[in-house]
Amino acid sequence: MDEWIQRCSAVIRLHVDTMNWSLHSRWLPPDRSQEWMERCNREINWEQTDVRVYGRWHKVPRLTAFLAERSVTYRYSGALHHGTGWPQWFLPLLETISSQCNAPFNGCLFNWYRNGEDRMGWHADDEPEIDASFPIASLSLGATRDLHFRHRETGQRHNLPLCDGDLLLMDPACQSLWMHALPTRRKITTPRLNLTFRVFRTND
Ligand SMILES: O=C(O)CCC(=O)C(=O)O
Ligand SMILES: [Fe+2]
Repeated sequence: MDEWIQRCSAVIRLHVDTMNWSLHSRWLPPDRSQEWMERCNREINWEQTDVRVYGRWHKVPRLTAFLAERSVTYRYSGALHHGTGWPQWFLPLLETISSQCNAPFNGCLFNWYRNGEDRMGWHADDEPEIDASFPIASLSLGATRDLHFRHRETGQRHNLPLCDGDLLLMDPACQSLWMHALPTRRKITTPRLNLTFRVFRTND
């Protein structure tokens, strides 16, 4: 077994019961995370899609991409995305994360935040295409950015700084009970890449 996979399984899992997520700090060591960030930057066909907010069209304030099995279709940021199959170069990361999380991930959404101006607004990943019996795994690479959580009913808030190599597991209740957002951080000048691995319902 690869040495870094062994290290992952040894990582302490910090689980906070009253929140619906758990964080594996520095799950990926810096040399691996830099390699994956460079590989994704190079191999992926990045897009800046348009989204309609209150009747007006805007550019999404980040770059995005979607990789998935062919059986998957997913509507996000106002457009329908079809899986075209996993590229070979991505399989080692996909397989490690799937076995670590014990989930049959069949799609991954990529968000590239070019600097601290790029952001993501309040939302939950609760679209009907997502199979809510599995967690969503979120891997962060590059610059540290804050992920904010807000409880839908109590308004309780948490700030979770996500560092290079961190693996965040969002339990299904994280989407039904909480909203999350990634606010701007104007002093940050370096990029951050986030990958969210998801299980989608398919017709197969
Ligand atoms: O960049 C992040 O950490 C958040 C990404 C996210 O919420 C999403 O892809 O749905
Ligand atoms: Fe999200």
